[in-house]
Amino acid sequence: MSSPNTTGAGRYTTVFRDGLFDGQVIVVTGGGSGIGRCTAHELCRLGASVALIGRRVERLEAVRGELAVHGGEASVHACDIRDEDAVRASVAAVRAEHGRIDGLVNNAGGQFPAPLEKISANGWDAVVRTNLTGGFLMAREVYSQQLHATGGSIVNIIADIWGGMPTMGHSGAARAGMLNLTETAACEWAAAGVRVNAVAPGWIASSGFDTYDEAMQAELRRLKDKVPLGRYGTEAEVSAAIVFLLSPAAAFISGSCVRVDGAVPNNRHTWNGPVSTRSVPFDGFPLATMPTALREYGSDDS
Ligand SMILES: CCCCCCCCCCC/C=C/C(=O)SCCNC(=O)CCNC(=O)[C@H](O)C(C)(C)COP(=O)(O)OP(=O)(O)OC[C@H]1O[C@@H](n2cnc3c(N)ncnc32)[C@H](O)[C@@H]1OP(=O)(O)O
Ligand SMILES: NC(=O)C1=CN([C@@H]2O[C@H](COP(=O)(O)OP(=O)(O)OC[C@H]3O[C@@H](n4cnc5c(N)ncnc54)[C@H](OP(=O)(O)O)[C@@H]3O)[C@@H](O)[C@H]2O)C=CC1
Repeated sequence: MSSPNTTGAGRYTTVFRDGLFDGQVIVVTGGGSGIGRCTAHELCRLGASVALIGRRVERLEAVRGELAVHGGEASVHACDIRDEDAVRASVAAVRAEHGRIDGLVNNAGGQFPAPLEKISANGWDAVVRTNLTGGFLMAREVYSQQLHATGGSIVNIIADIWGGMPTMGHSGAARAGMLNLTETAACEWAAAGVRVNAVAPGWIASSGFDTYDEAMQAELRRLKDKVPLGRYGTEAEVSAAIVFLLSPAAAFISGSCVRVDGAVPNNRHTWNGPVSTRSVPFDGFPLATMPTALREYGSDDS
């Protein structure tokens, strides 16, 4: 890494050195917006070619156009990562077009806010398939079609799941699965020279926030005050962590997760929802079943 590199008017500003990814091909899912788009810009700035994957081709094409302004090379692949055949075909298309794949940024994802009791089975499936199954399919295909033979690096984008993900329980469960998958793949694929890591963004002011309604936006504004570092994160701050993990600087890092969250999980006071109003006191164990050592602290301390 070096000092910020800003050469070239309007080019992406990066702290990494020129040419770090020269000749490499990196697949970025969700590359048509937000964190994925930002990561694609930074990788191209550093010499990589990128393959952009997402459902809405017009957004992918727009990013391809932006990258081309500064000489960045990108291909576009319309694909729902929940569709196994489409994932298989898209990865094959990337190889056909670029001749190789060196890395995967498993970034596509999202969810809708809802309390657990309001989530239908279909809603649960839609989110779990988006944030767990889709990421697995992408990783499996990139590994099987390319990385098993050449080595490479995979970065899975998850979320701040520590202590649960209230109002987004389906996503929290899926992302926790993705973290565990990261740890398993780091072991199983190490012998092939493949590193697998995760990045867990906290509250990042990205285009993703625009997908939420005004009530949720208001909630997010309130939550900003709960961030020890005092602000939302930026797309570029997540991209920098992703690029670091893809780079040789992380050559001995695998099965890890980098949190990019301003220390929110260390605050432990983010739950502003209702708390119990039913004060049901604990009656204590019947003394007969309590271990001898604890009997003197029995339930009735009057
Ligand atoms: C309110 C207080 C909150 C406080 C806590 C705040 C914490 C903030 C943390 C923020 C961190 C995360 C940020 C981000 O991830 S940014 C990225 C955001 N981008 C997205 O989320 C966009 C991607 N989302 C989607 O593509 C879709 O929402 C999704 C994949 C989840 C579903 O898409 P799909 O097209 O497959 O879904 P269908 O329309 O076919 O529906 C399938 C079933 O899902 C139910 N569903 C879908 N949307 C909703 C909804 N908004 N509310 C309730 N249910 C929903 C739908 O009804 C279907 O089920 P049924 O058949 O049973 O009806
Ligand atoms: N912003 C934040 O605060 C946080 C974000 N994250 C996660 O980071 C990642 C990037 O989010 P962000 O950039 O903020 O949000 P965006 O909503 O801008 O990005 C999500 C991207 O994923 C793509 N995508 C969603 N579902 C699918 C699918 N089934 N198949 C293919 N592509 C899909 C979308 O494109 P399209 O709809 O065209 O398919 C879109 O480009 C997501 O996984 C998000 O959940 C995690 C924690 C916090």
